[in-house]
Amino acid sequence: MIDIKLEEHLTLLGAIPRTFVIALIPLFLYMIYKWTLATDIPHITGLPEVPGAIPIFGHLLKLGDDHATVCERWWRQYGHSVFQIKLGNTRAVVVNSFDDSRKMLLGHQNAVIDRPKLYTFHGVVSSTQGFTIGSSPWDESCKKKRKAAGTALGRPALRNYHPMFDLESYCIVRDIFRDSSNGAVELNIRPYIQRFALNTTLTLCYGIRMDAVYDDLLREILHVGSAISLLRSASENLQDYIPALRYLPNNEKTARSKDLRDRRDAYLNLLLDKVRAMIEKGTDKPCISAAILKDEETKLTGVEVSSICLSLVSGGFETIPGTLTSTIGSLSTPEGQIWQDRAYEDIKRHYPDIRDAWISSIYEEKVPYVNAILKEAGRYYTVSAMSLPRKTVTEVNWNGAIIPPETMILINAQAGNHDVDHFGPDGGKFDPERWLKSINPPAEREANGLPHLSFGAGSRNCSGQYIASRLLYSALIRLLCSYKIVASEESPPNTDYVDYNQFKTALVAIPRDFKVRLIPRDDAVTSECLNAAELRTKEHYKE
Ligand code: HEM
Repeated sequence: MIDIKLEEHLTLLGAIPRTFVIALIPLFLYMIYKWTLATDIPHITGLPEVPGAIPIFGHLLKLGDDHATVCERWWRQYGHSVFQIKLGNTRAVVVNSFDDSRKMLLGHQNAVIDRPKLYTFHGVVSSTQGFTIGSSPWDESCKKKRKAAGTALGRPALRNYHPMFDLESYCIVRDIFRDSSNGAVELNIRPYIQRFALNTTLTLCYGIRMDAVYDDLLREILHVGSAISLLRSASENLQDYIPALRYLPNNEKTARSKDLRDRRDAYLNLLLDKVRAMIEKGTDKPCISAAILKDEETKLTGVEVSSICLSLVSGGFETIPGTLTSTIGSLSTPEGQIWQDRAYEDIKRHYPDIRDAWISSIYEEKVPYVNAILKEAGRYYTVSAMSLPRKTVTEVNWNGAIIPPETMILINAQAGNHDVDHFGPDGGKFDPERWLKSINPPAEREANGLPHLSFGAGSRNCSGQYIASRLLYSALIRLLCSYKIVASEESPPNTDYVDYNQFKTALVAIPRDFKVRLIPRDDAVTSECLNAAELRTKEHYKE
């Protein structure tokens, strides 16, 4: 009797938890489902969200390889220039139109002064040399680094670099003169411009340059730098937004990041050792790292100095070649011949003697038509299509929707730069003359605020934009003075503002390869300009 009762009792006890467990299963599954949809920042009420986010990935798979173009399409498809998306576990606000980008970057500049930290780039690649300025969160150290970079790259500093502008832009023409047999052989001009851009920042940071276009160290720096730029891309690095992927065995991404980090450390240490050796021999050139190594009134730490040098080197080595190569691509097309002729005429109008144009190009940017070409190239070929990501430090009230602190803000510079509501119906066309108020003679429109989004804007805008502008100008003037540039028939340039870029996942565009024919304008004058530049630079840099 007692045994039967006990059995009944036990069955009853066992039944309750089983029912309970069965009842909990849907709840448990629901919680897992919610967890796979969760983001660092909860849904922002009042701000449209693009439909179709899936668990774990959010919108990452829909964004594919070309985030800027997909977001631009969503803007037009759903009718909202500003919307929220989910990058795995990270909520981001994307800003597309020109006017909204300007409002976010300038109207809320104190709120969007921060940069997000990403696992692969910040945690693995940057663990030894510190973060570049462009990837540093906003703190005291970043403030000091940005200030130091601002001093080294600001307008007043440019006058110290005239000999460097002279030497590096002379070397482009010198080498294409030689390698094209003065115009007889078609050339891919990007490698010459890569050396130009890299030598400039290496000179500023280390007082070192490489003379050969295919120098081993130069190519290693360019190769590693480009590979690292890929590691900052959202589509290449799912592990930044889906943390579970970090723990997969044989994590190829982390191994590759470490390898690139080690290769970068190796050349950065080599460069610094070279500077140390030069200081010892008394042959060092004035440069940022020598000043620090000699402890000339600096309050920066060693890691901060590495970070500044890294920022300058990585700030210019892809952006300048990306912009200038594509500019030359557009100028080399049949339509571009007219722009070249008008630019050449305008150069001659300002400098009837071409030798003066060569020299003046290093210290003033006075030819309106050339300025218009470069402004248009900056806009049209938005080399950093999604700019550099920002993060809010305080709330942003966006038309009533409260974007909380710590939210990632993505400025779709490509979309804003081709916004037909701002630039007119031909916003998708390359047309330098949009920046001129008259064509005959060319006269620039008055600068009226932000011309385009390619250098960003506001509190974290590009520190290098003045030096970038002078570099682009001096190189273009010297090329236009020396050659008529004509696209190759076998390897013509791609001039589509999206498709010209062969790696849409990278942070900075890499134009597809193409070739041009360089038809000499006036051999005798070009030779004279080259000889004079060689003498000037030899005189300046003599040991
Ligand atoms: C055509 C050339 C260039 C383009 C299109 C470009 C574009 C940009 C963009 C879009 C940003 C982010 C701006 C923002 O968040 O608002 C940036 C930041 C930056 N750029 Fe450039 N850049 C160029 C050349 C250079 C050069 C030559 C240097 C240095 C020598 C440089 C150094 C920097 C630095 C240090 C930052 C980080 C600023 C910060 O986060 O505070 N850039 N650049």
